[in-house]
Amino acid sequence: MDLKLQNISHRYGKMEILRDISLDIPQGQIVCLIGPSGCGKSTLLRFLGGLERPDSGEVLQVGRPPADCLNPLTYVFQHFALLPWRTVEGNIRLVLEDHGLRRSEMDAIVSDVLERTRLTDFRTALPKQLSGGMRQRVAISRALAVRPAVMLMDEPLSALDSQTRELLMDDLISLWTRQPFTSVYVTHNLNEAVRLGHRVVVLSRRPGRIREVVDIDIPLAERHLGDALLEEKQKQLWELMREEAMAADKELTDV
Ligand SMILES: Nc1ncnc2c1ncn2[C@@H]1O[C@H](COP(=O)(O)OP(=O)(O)OP(=O)(O)O)[C@@H](O)[C@H]1O
Repeated sequence: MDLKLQNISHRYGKMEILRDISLDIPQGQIVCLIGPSGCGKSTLLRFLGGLERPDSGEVLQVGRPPADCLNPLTYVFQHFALLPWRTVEGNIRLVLEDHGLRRSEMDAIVSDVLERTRLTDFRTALPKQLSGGMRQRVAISRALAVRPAVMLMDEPLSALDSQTRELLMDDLISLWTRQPFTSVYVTHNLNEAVRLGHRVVVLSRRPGRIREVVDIDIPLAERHLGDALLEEKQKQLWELMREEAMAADKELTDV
């Protein structure tokens, strides 16, 4: 299933947030959204997930979600939102309840996602016994368990220290390489965007408009820390972001 944004515009009260955003999110790709603070990235993600509706424009789902999909659009947030009294396995089971699955089906899904996120040995641990990186792996595992058509990820690694972030990026790359998933991934971190994005969408300062779409054709598994081509892409993104950030800063000081 592809997602399509068509001419999305939105205001909150008098404040214009997004202006005429059109964008395709093709199945099997990770599309990163970057842009200055307050330009409407999270708002766009909420529109994609159907949590809110834009004033104008449309979010279209093109094609069908996978046959075994339990929840087509699933979020992963910066804060992991795990239930502290449930084990790792219990937190994953939570999203599978009320779908009428047989016990054996549920067990198979839980084992599969635990294995894919390398959490099998922590099945019975409670969230408080886990590091931040592992808690976020549980949250990713829980998102994968419903076999979403699209994962909507809002700064999923930003609460983690830089080493843990590197490890989680490697995890996401190997997860995608083994079984490609579709994601819209909001981040402030340009390194994350060039490591994970097949396509990076740069939004302008508020009202957010599409400033540029940068495609990165290097296969995810071949993107390594310090890679010259990636550094070049990151520099290109920074130039675009810097112009927007400087203009936003100037607007504020002119007020
Ligand atoms: N429900 C709401 N009601 C009123 N204003 C809102 C609402 N949600 C967001 N805003 C405002 O809309 C603007 C865009 O917010 P949004 O969180 O989408 O931006 P963002 O690009 O994700 O920001 P950041 O990078 O800082 O997370 C901000 O000025 C925010 O204060």
